[in-house]
Amino acid sequence: MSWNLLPQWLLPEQWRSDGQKSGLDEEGRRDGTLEHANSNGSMPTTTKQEHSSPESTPKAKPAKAEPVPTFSLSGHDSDGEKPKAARPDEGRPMFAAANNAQIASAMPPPPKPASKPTKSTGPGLMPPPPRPAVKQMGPPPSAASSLRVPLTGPLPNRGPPANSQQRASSGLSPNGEKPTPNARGKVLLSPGHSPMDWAALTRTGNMAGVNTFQRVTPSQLRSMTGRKGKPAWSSWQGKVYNITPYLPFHPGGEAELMKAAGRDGTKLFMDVHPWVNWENMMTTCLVGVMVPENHGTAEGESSLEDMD
Ligand code: HEM
Repeated sequence: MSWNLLPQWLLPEQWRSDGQKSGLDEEGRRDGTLEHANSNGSMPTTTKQEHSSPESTPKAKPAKAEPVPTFSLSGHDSDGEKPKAARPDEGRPMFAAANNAQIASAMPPPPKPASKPTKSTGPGLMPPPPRPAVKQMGPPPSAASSLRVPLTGPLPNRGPPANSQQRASSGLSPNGEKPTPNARGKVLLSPGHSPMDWAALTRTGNMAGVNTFQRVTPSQLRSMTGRKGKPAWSSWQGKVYNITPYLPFHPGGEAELMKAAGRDGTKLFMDVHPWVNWENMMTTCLVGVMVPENHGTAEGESSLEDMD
């Protein structure tokens, strides 16, 4: 390799031709400082040049004030003059060069506009740049990208999950699927057994299953388990209800409700959903009231009406 090809200021000082030893290059850009390596060969440091005389210390000269290039959309000055071509870069916007590393890493350069302007573009206006490919525009794939609506193909299913209560109530439950409780313990209700359906049913009349208001003893309650052809009764704060008709409507499932059959369901009920209004929902299923075991049995009284 020939050292003549290197610029003088890159060469070690003893190799330079005489005119270059002062630390000035051809363009006189250096300001009297000289870079040299430390004795230990570490990073170069900058010091005042020692061998120049104080009188001849080169001073930095202010660079010639260049005219600030202007940028116009039409490519012409407002007064109609042709743009000057004194400097090759004159008239270009003062952006970093297109091959600048900063730009290259940030985004690709916009594609060149079409040679012919589109019809909608007025004279003197730049045509809009063509849309770059989708690949270049979007950010790298992330978790959020899965939330975007795909541009092609069918729309993703936005409906409630297959086993949700919402689908069950709207009659969308898939056929043959067993009711499965969700995180809160709710189950799939079969079509026609939504809370609204229950509300409608209770308006139709008495569902207690008895003709007269009953005095129910604890032993009698225990026998009403909903099995062996008997209805399921449950007591709530001293009142006895026939819960059989409500079983297929119970959002917590029949099995849960059956835990209260033949016994006092107050605690079970309050443990799960104290906000539910048992009395309101079960009014038409009211059988009677709880009485002590020996109440009226001696006289064979079993109905409150008999007391009148
Ligand atoms: C006649 C008595 C009962 C009625 C009227 C009733 C009514 C209801 C209602 C309306 C819901 C829906 C609650 C909601 O969406 O916030 C529900 C849910 C539920 N019920 Fe009952 N229930 C009764 C008895 C019981 C009993 C005795 C148990 C437990 C042994 C029980 C267990 C559940 C469970 C686990 C849920 C699902 C979880 C939840 O919604 O918080 N229920 N019940």
